[in-house]
Amino acid sequence: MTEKRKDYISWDEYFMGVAELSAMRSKDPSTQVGACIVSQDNKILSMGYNGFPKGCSDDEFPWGKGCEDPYETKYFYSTHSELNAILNYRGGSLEGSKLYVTLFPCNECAKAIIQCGIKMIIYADDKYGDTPAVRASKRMLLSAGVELVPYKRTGRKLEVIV
Ligand SMILES: O=c1[nH]c(=O)n([C@H]2C[C@H](O)[C@@H](COP(=O)(O)O)O2)cc1CO
Ligand SMILES: [Zn+2]
Repeated sequence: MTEKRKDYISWDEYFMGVAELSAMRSKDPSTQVGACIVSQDNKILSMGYNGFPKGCSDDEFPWGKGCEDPYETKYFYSTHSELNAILNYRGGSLEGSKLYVTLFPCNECAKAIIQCGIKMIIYADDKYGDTPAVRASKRMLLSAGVELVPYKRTGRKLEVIV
């Protein structure tokens, strides 16, 4: 064996794979989102998925979305994957980093992304792209000079046995 392996995963597959794996930790019955923050030299700095804040039980707080009373829906309580990834980072500055995320960030996450210095977003899905929240998000991110890169799935299936 004198040559290196050829079928190793790319950086993009690696980081989006970590974001996808993080999403698998989400308890949200309808949408699971994962995020992975990476330094400019390709080191993973943080990860996150959508869920309730520490101390707010997954079994006691509501996961519903259709209920008329917003107090009884998940929207008041769930922390988005991107915000969790930002808040999970305890190492200092995220200035100049990249965010791999399975779903395009909303307007609230966009504010945190801009303010913490993330400079590039690589996103896999944009299913809420037509909503005012995501349109407002793109408006802010573009204005702040954050690069928005749609992730091109390679179609490679990664199997992990745990
Ligand atoms: O960027 C996002 N990041 C993120 O983590 N989320 C979370 C919040 C909710 O738990 C879930 C969205 O739920 P639903 O698709 O049922 O409305 O995804 C939602 C967005 C929306 O763009
Ligand atoms: Zn968000």
